[in-house]
This record gives sequence, C-alpha cells and structure tokens, in this order.
Amino acid sequence: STGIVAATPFPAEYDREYVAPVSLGTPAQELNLIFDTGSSDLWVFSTSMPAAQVAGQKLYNPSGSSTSAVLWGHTWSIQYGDGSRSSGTVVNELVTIGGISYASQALEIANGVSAQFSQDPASSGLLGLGFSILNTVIPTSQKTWFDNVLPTLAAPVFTVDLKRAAPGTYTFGAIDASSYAGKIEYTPIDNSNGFWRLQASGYQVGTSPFQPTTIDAIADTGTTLLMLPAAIVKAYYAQVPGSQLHASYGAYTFPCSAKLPSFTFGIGRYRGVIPGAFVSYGRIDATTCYGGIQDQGNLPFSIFGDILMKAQVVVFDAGRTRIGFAAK
Ligand SMILES: CN(C)c1ccc(C(=O)NN)cc1
Repeated sequence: STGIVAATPFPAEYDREYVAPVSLGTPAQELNLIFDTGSSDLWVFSTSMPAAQVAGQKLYNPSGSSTSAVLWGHTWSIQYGDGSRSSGTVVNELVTIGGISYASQALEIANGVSAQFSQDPASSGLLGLGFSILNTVIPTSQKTWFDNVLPTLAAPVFTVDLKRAAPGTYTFGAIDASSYAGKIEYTPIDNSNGFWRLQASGYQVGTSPFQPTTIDAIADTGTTLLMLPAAIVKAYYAQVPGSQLHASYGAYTFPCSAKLPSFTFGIGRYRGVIPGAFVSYGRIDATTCYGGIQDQGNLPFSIFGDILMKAQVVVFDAGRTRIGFAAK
C-alpha cells in the first residue's frame, strides 16, 4: 500500500509547524497532528483533558469509538526539547493515514499537556515518526504507526515534502519521482538513539567557499528551525548586516530589510541549498526579524528542522537505514 496526506503549515505565513490529518476510531474522528520524525509517541488531545488546557483543538473521544480498547495499566509521559510536555493513558485503536490503516495502534490519550500545546490551536497532538525505542509508554513501550504498517507498504520508506507557506505532502510507501529535481543523495543514519541521525559533510554561506566539516544532526520535522553549532551560525550572520545575537531573545535577529544569504549543507558531494528568504523565520516588530538559523546551544547534535526540510524532498528509508535529500 501507499498513502499520501497534505502537510499544512501553521500559522500560514510562519511555518511554525506542519499538521496532517489522521483518522481515529469507528466512526472516524479526524484530527490534525504534527508529524514528528524527532519523537516516537502518537498522542492526542482527548475528552479526558481539563477544559482549562483546551483552546480550540479537536478532541479524541474514546467512548465515541466502537474500536477503542483500553491498554490497562499503561501510561505515558513525554518532554520535548523546548520543555513542552504531555502525559496520559493508552488505548488500542484503528488509526488510518492516507488510506493506510492499522487496526490496533497504541494511541496515547492526553489527560494533561503544557501551555505550549494548550496555546497551539492548530495541533491536536503528535504522530511520532522516530524509531520505536524512543516511545515513552510504560510498562511496555509501543511501536509507532509507521513501524506497524511498514510490512504492508509498497516500499519501506516515507517521504517528506514540506513547503514554505504552502501545503506540502507526507507520502508513505513511495517516492514521487515528479516531486524533486535531479537525483536523491542518500547517507546512512544512526538510529541507535531512536533518531534519524546523519552526518552532513559541511556548509557554505551564500557564495562563499564550501567549508568541509562533519555536522552531526538529526532530521526533525517537529522542530521549526535549523539549529547548528555556534561557529557556523556566527559565520552565517556575519554576512547579514545589522544582525545580532539579541540579548533578550537569546537568539539571532536581523533587520527585516536585510538581504539574507542562502545556506548550503553538504551530504557527501551533494549540496542542498536553502534560499536566503527561507531563513527569515518571522517578524518580531516593525523592523526586526527572527532568524531561522539558530545556535544548537548545549544539544549533543544539530537539528535539521523545517527551515531546511522545506527546501528539499527528504526520503526517510527505514528499509536501508538511510536518509535521502533532493532539490525541488
Ligand atoms: C509544543 N509543540 C507543538 C512541540 C512539537 C514538537 C516538538 C519537538 O521537539 N519535536 N521533535 C516540540 C514542541
């Protein structure tokens, strides 16, 4: 089987996150979830949540589904890189994405979420597309939806084609040859820590010479920005007149009138180009804009988030434990 769903950016002009529709239970309850290659829990806002933590999100109601079955004694609790968190209980439920169904998917229902989730009306939860070793359900960890449907897919892959301020696609079980230009360049991933973790071969700022250096990064559709080592970030903004590491935001900002250089990353001999315009994440005030490239700080790896993804077609190949990039 193969399946395809739209990946819609929210809010429209800022691409802070991308949500896609997931059908839960019988009769179907369709929720928009963040598809997240950096985590491995499938969890949803539910009718078990305090009203104070809900602000417009659609809620999954297990009692309204004839196919939901409590996974007795199982709970989950997760914390993400930005400090946001959620937790709750677990049911087995029919979960369908792009026409691909799995009848007894571990569906984690939230009975509590942090403010970052409560204040995000566009997302009713997350669908983890990381490796199942990261799943937080106890006492027995659960498999991701992708792991469960893998044997039924025409090919053991999913493809991510995010776009700037426009709907893109997540495709399961296939690679759409018409979606990209040239060849897909693959590189092995290390999934021992549950991430799609790769080593990029270097970077280039604008038209400056390519700098060969190993960049140890995870490919994370759930992270908005491109988080890199301090030295690389410094080299990038050195080419942006008026940019600064803003004391109060603890992040790089620049004058919205600045012309941003492109950012190129290397995968072997392949060069992936992020247009300068993609590096402007959003307006802070009348003249100041927030950089889409930021310092990874004390993280043990870089994060290739949506700012990078939206410039590429990215193939997550579980069959051959590798990841592929192509221009578009
Ligand atoms: C608060 N929200 C919507 C988040 C969504 C995803 C993540 C994340 O780190 N994914 N890898 C963090 C926060």
